[in-house]
Amino acid sequence: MSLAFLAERQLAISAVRRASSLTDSVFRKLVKSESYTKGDKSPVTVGDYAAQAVIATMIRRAFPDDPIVGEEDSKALRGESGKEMRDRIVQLANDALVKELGVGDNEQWGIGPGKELTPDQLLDAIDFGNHSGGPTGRMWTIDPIDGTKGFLRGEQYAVCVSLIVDAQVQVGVIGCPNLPYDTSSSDGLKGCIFVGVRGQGAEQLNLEGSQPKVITIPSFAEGELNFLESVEAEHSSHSTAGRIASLLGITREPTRMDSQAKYCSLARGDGGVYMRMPTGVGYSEKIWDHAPGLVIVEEAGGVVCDGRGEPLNFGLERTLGENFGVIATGKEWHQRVLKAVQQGVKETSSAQAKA
Ligand SMILES: Nc1ncnc2c1ncn2[C@@H]1O[C@H](COP(=O)(O)O)[C@@H](OP(=O)(O)O)[C@H]1O
Ligand SMILES: [Mg+2]
Ligand SMILES: [Mg+2]
Ligand SMILES: [Mg+2]
Repeated sequence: MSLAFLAERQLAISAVRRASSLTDSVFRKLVKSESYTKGDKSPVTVGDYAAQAVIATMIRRAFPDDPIVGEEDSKALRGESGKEMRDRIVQLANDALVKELGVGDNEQWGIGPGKELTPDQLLDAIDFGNHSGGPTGRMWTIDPIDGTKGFLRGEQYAVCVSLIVDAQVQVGVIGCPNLPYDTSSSDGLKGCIFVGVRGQGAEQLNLEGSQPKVITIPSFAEGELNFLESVEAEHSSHSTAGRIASLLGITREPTRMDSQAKYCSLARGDGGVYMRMPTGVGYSEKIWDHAPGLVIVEEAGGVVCDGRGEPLNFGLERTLGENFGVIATGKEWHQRVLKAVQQGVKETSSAQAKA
């Protein structure tokens, strides 16, 4: 295997494995006082904060000069009002950081029993994620729980980490604790990690760190294609996607799931197209919601662009700027899907203008 980004890949897998087992245990024990509604009305839980603290701590230890663009910040956790959540986050993060994952893993990253961090160190680690992004240099992204709404429903969510260098995503690692390891099997085994490294392909392993298995996007014949889309209609227009599906002659129902588990499902052939069409409320997509998924899909042989056919731009600070939705699909369907998207969007907007 090529050695480029080998340490970054290993670090991201170790951090995602630790954070995924943390979020999984939080789900099983989550009580009402452990989630909170942010200023933008979106939910956040002790799991989001603790997972970001773990991943950011590990990145900073291994790569002290690398900035981090993370979704969460520690504001709500400081002071007396944050005490209950803070105490729980400190306990969860330290448990995940001292856990023995495999021979030599703790030693490699300078963590382990006896090296627990103080509450202030962990809050500061969450805030390592305050970098504003930009077009040049190395930076990591962390979305500690992507699809928090799915997480709270007990459905799909993802723990997402990427490394971006000069606005190009080079490494992406995504943990999906609730995703079946193999959808064609009835063994009920859940929990996957997906890895993409630029120029080195895409792989899947399990949460215990099994031998990675190469994944690629298969060929889809007409009639076999289906859409992967958000559960939340406020995140992605279901009606525009429905119109585009009918233009492509797709009769299969869309598979709706939360989080970047959609990119991962596409990368291993569990769906033909990831479709995310804007809802018209002027929302700017965030880089941490797409960077790791993009490199996994591209390395599995797919193409990711916006609804105008433009590449996603990871060099515009914390958001994707003025981009118009996201389409991801295998190479052979890309042009046809893009044409249908453009026609579907035109029809939907002229119908809305008339109404
Ligand atoms: N109005 C909106 N339009 C598009 N995406 C939105 C949105 N509001 C929130 N999101 C993003 O959608 C992500 C979930 O994606 P999906 O719909 O594919 O499950 C959320 O990630 P978090 O759950 O990490 O906050 C959030 O960043
Ligand atoms: Mg969120
Ligand atoms: Mg997200
Ligand atoms: Mg999130």
